[in-house]
Amino acid sequence: MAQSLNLFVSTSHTSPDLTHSSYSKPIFQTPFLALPLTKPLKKSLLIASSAPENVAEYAITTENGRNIASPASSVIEVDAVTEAELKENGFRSTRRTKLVCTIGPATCGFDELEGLAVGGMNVARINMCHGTREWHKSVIDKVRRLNEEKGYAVAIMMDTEGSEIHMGDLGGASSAKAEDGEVWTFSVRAYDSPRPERAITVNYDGFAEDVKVGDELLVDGGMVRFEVIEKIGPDVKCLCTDPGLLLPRANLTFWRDGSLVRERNAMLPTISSKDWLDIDFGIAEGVDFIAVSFVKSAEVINHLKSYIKARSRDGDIAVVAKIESIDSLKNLEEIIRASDGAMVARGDLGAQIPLEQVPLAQQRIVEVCRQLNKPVIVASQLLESMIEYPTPTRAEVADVSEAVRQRADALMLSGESAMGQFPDKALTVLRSVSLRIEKWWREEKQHEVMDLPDIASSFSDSISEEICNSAAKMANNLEVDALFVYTKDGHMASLLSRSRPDCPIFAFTADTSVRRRLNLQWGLIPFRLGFSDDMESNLNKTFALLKARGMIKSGDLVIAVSDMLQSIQVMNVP
Ligand SMILES: Nc1ncnc2c1ncn2[C@@H]1O[C@H](COP(=O)(O)OP(=O)(O)OP(=O)(O)O)[C@@H](O)[C@H]1O
Ligand SMILES: CC(=O)C(=O)O
Ligand SMILES: [K+]
Ligand SMILES: [Mg+2]
Repeated sequence: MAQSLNLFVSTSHTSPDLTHSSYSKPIFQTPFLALPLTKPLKKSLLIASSAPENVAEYAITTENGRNIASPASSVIEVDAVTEAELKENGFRSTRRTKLVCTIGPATCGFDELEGLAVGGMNVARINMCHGTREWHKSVIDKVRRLNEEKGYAVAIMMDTEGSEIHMGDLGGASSAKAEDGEVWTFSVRAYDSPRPERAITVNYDGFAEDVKVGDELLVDGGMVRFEVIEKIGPDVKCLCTDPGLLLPRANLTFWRDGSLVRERNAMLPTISSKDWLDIDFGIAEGVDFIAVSFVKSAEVINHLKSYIKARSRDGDIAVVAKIESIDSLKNLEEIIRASDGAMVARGDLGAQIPLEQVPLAQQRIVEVCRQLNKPVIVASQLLESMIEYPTPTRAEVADVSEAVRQRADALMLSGESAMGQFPDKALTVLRSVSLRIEKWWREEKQHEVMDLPDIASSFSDSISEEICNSAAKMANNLEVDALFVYTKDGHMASLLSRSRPDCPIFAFTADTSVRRRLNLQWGLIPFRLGFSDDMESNLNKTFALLKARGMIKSGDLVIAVSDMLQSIQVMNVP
């Protein structure tokens, strides 16, 4: 196994016949303290000077004229918004915190989706609780078309419905108002539209059997409250005690003597038969993430992962565990270990545990994910008031800042982008709050100091982990402009992200789906690039391509690592 740790610096010069040619020479080789080597400088790449604006036409050859990269493989792809940001602001100020937007009626049009992509949406989420299969397909198609035609790299996350108890869809109405003292009927009957007044369908057959007179019925974790006053066959009569707006398919929980009633509930499968059909649909459509609602144990995640592995065309759809139940908190570590990421789904979580415990649960989930190297999304009600108003409350801004300060990988909009009046403004708030906190870290040199436990399961993985931890630390100490990582499966990129370094991480991968999945991880700027096992040529090729696009410039200090050659290289862009 080649496990040398090479530290390189590079110098550059120009000669009349070349646009750039760069030389790299190692200054250290393992062991670390070896003296600089005086190896002769090696010319590595010649880059033709024509057509700098058209990267595809670049001819990349070695000194002896042999082509090492076909024009196609010399193309580098990066998200169009990121590219503009890199050019305008320089890469130290690119946003590290990723943004997820739930797509709904307010944002399912092509132009609206483009508005979100321009505003920095990294992942579009479709919630299988709402909308038809055709609707979801049309959203996926539009996002893919945006990516292809306009150069974005928006990933798609499908969120399963799960089989918790919820209301029906209100016969097409966008909401219904429940007033104090009104009596409403909750029933397993499927009402024809128009829905009778003050009648709500419940999706769970055992509902009327399970509730008792005197129980408290909470809609969406307490947004509206009812008391059960009478049971008549399948109909349960409830008195509204806390008025509010009922939203289609809102989640229902019932409480008895101050605790959540969940015996029967616990028998419901995490993945219902409808969910399996949705998952088949997601696999067929090649979504990038499947978020599993109401996960109770690692078992269901393992089951889903092997199901996907057996069916998915190009293997990998990342499975995100939604932490939104008491059971998921109990089994947190094993669930996160089994998953490819997690979501702090505060909406339902706040209906299952006392509200004042939600912030601590959030902190713990974010921390465990970081330690186990899994991306984590903080979700729900971040900017809830922006569903109706164009500016957030001060408390909401504080909540968003707190999630950013916890260095969560991603923040998510739900109703704000799905059916709110100001989706773009809400996204702008997430973006500007993230940027402000991140800038403050850099201004105040607030390095992250979290102790990261060893997580590698093999010696080779341990080396990767040590390399990434060291490279991130070096990047902070040397105040480098960027970390570069060349990665086949994204693992080394995620290890760098885990250290939350000060500088951005340029992650190069040849695989389009790996690139889209890296979109969810803190600080990573994913690029698609074909590369070889020869790091020197990879670096020179990357420098040339990025310089031609104005994304880096001569003199920028870069640390590069790769999962082919386990090494750390420090160099100035020639
Ligand atoms: N595809 C859709 N069609 C219609 N309305 C939608 C759609 N997606 C979301 N919404 C609306 O936006 C609101 C917030 O979306 P969100 O995805 O957070 O759903 P939710 O119902 O709160 O459930 P979950 O717990 O699964 O997140 C929903 O309550 C619904 O009113
Ligand atoms: C996102 C989600 O499912 C929740 O907050 O409940
Ligand atoms: K859901
Ligand atoms: Mg939920």
